Amino acid sequence: MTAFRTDLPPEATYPERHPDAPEPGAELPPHYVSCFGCGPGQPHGLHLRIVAGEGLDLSATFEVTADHQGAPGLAHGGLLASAMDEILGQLGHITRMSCVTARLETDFRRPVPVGSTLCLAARVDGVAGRKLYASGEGHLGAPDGPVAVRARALFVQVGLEHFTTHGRPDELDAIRRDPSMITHIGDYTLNP
Ligand SMILES: CCCCCCCCCCCCCCCC(=O)SCCNC(=O)CCNC(=O)[C@H](O)C(C)(C)COP(=O)(O)OP(=O)(O)OC[C@H]1O[C@@H](n2cnc3c(N)ncnc32)[C@H](O)[C@@H]1OP(=O)(O)O
Repeated sequence: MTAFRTDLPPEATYPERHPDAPEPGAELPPHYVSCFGCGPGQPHGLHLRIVAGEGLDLSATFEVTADHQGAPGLAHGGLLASAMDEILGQLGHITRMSCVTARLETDFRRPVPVGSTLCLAARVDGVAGRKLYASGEGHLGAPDGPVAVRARALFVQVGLEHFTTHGRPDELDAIRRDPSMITHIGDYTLNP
């Protein structure tokens, strides 16, 4: 049997919902104003609005427009993967882990027409040290609609230095001038 690199390792545990996690039903703040997935200041972005669930889970809706096409009238698979990456990555808000995607596996089960609403759901499957395992689906038309896309992912927790070391100076300087451009996840502060 094939072992996938996003399979939960035996040492994984199921974490508690963090006391500082957003309240169930609350919309998550965008983690960065210019993020392609969630940033309100990103004109080319997906503008996902992500809502916290009761447990270690999130939901969102993705309105598929003509800007998201691959084939005529159909969503581009890479954009659907991006939407899944975003909602899965935002699970760090619930566990208060600042994570980046190490691996993302995506199954495309049905074509997604332009004009559809894709109802996204994501959940934490387990945590092992710095590694957070997550999975999710995109349902066509309604939260219980047919599954069009499934994803599993491994995120790795990183510190602030990941962003300050690798990010382009122009954007980092803009954040230093206006720290409200990012929402902190976890306990790091922006004072490099
Ligand atoms: C100025 C401030 C702004 C702040 C703003 C806030 C932002 C807060 C984010 C919000 C959410 C964003 C939502 C979108 C999420 C993205 O899209 S993030 C962007 C895409 N991802 C990236 O750019 C990550 C690029 N990769 C890397 O930087 C590094 O490879 C990583 C992932 C940090 C890991 O490197 P590392 O820290 O050196 O750790 P490493 O020892 O290599 O790996 C740790 C463990 O993970 C395992 N692992 C690593 N990669 C893999 C893999 N591909 N497959 C299987 N296992 C793996 C390793 O085997 C290891 O396992 P153990 O030995 O511990 O058992």
